[in-house]
Amino acid sequence: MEKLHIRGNGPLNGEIRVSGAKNAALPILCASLLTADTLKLSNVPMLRDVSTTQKLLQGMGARVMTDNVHEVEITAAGINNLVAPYDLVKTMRASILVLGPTLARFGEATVSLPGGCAIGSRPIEQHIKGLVAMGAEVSIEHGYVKAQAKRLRGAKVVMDMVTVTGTENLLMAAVLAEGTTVLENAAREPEVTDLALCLNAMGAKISGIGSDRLVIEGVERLHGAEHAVMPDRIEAGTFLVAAAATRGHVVLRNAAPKSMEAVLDKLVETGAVVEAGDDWISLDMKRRPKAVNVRTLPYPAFPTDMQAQFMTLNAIADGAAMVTETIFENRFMHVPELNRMGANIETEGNTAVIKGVERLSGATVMATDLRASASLVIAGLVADGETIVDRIYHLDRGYEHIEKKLGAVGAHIERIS
Ligand SMILES: CC(=O)N[C@H]1[C@@H](OP(=O)(O)OP(=O)(O)OC[C@H]2O[C@@H](n3ccc(=O)[nH]c3=O)[C@H](O)[C@@H]2O)O[C@H](CO)[C@@H](O)[C@@H]1O
Ligand SMILES: C=C(OP(=O)(O)O)C(=O)O
Repeated sequence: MEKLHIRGNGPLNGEIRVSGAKNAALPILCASLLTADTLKLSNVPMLRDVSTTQKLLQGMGARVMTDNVHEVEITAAGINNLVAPYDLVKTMRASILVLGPTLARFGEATVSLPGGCAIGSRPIEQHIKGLVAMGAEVSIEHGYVKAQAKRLRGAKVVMDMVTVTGTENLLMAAVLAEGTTVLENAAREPEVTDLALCLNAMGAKISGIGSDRLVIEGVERLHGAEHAVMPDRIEAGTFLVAAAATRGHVVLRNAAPKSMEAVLDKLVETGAVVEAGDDWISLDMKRRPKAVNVRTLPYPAFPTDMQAQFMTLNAIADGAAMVTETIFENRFMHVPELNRMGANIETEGNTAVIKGVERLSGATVMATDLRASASLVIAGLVADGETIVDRIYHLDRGYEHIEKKLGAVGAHIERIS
């Protein structure tokens, strides 16, 4: 099994190109199921979750062409299987995103229930509630959710909580429904916006994009389109935290600073000098970071997917801070591992109290989810001695060649077997 070997060594310096966003690419790849024409995508990150989605679409009969340099063309003309099997769904919860588009175009879809994962129980009752409101018959059988509807009807759906993939599934269902759908309390995450823009380029009629009230006028059919996936704000944030923790100076290219204001503001609070243009961000950290309180909430507030990375930053910061996780009930799996590296973190319910220490010490660590793994990589960059991060298949789900990108700005990091 592959691992990352890291030797803590001084500041990161240089430029990094940010990849396309995993959480935008996955729903957009699934949106290809809504038309028999070709969807041409660029800036697609080459990640394990992207190849899993491609496998899922191919298994349903779609033709997927990829040049492995971030361009992918999908043609869902020959769909002959409306089932998303357990084997694939268990490796990637986002597989649930085929439910809405498959049902909308083919009148039927069967998707393995994703179940929980390391960070929480992650139910999907809001996805189902919305589809039922649009006239679908939904049953749960043998671990699969099975939905049927000759043609979905527009409906008003008020979501009980902000759910990102729930909003995306219902958006993709509604674009081919008969009549108008209104999604209230919709997620405003930039990745939802990117999906909506791609759907409109395919001929959908969605308004209210970027707000928590999406209005979708259903159309008979969608057509092919070209779309560039937005830059990954979580990958970008991870590199900025790594630069701040090592007291370095990095410039990110192909970034989307407008989508990450809460994170940039927090970095400024730590004492970093942050500058940004339309598609670049620079961060210069000349001092020991100051501890900052963090509370995760839906967009535009601070994202849960950056919580673990900021925990590491606080672990070596000047002062004490509180980190509160309000989105997922079990997203502190990195804490015991950071403490093994010498951090001083105590948790009580959904709050962690972190007292900054002068230094961490390298150790063999492992994480059970993606961003927890990223937080351990950052810890390894600032720790004395050697750190080995085990189980990096989690990292490979969401970071494209993280060791190459960090290596290029001066980190001593390599992939070993
Ligand atoms: C592929 C993708 O885009 N993943 C992102 C997406 O996950 P995902 O879309 O799965 O997360 P949600 O926004 O749905 O989850 C938010 C909260 O709502 C709960 N919930 C959700 C749906 C539902 O029907 N019932 C319910 O109770 C969840 O358990 C969680 O506590 O948004 C999360 C929150 O920003 C991010 O951390 C993930 O990186
Ligand atoms: C939680 C994440 O992803 P997923 O929803 O795919 O598990 C993440 O990207 O941090």
